[in-house]
Amino acid sequence: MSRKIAIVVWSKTGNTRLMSKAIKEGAENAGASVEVFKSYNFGIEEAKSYDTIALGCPAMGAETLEDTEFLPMYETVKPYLKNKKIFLFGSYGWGDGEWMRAWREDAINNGISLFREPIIAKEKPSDDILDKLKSVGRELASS
Ligand SMILES: Cc1cc2nc3c(=O)[nH]c(=O)nc-3n(C[C@H](O)[C@H](O)[C@H](O)COP(=O)(O)O)c2cc1C
Repeated sequence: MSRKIAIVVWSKTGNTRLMSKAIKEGAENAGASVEVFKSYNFGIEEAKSYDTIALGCPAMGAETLEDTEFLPMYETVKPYLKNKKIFLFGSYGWGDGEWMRAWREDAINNGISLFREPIIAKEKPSDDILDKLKSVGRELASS
């Protein structure tokens, strides 16, 4: 049976969404079945039913995750993300990626083992980053 992958993404201006599309493409090309969720459609039941989950959110607020939809979803499902293949990604603007360092640390402190280091893009992802994300998609698809 092909691997089932969930990609949960919040994106205001489309940059993080472009990143999610590259992951999806890579994973589907490697034979996985991929479902993309907006953050408000992803809850505990969905988290329980996927063992491979990519989470994408840009830097918002002051170096934080978006806090009306994405952060509440993440806090709700966080206890259910242990012992799974988890990948974090997102786009940022004027900062230096601090939001992702904080997110990564929070995940690790909560017992979530990240399948590989997060990938971040400054504003619109470059072709190089999109290629890396396609490779991640392929890696996520393989067991
Ligand atoms: C309200 C708001 C807050 C933001 N806060 C940050 C920030 O703290 N640090 C940063 O590097 N970029 C920040 N940005 C820039 C976005 O992270 C950046 O434009 C990103 O590419 C948006 O991703 P998206 O197209 O997926 O929505 C902020 C943008 C907005 C609209």
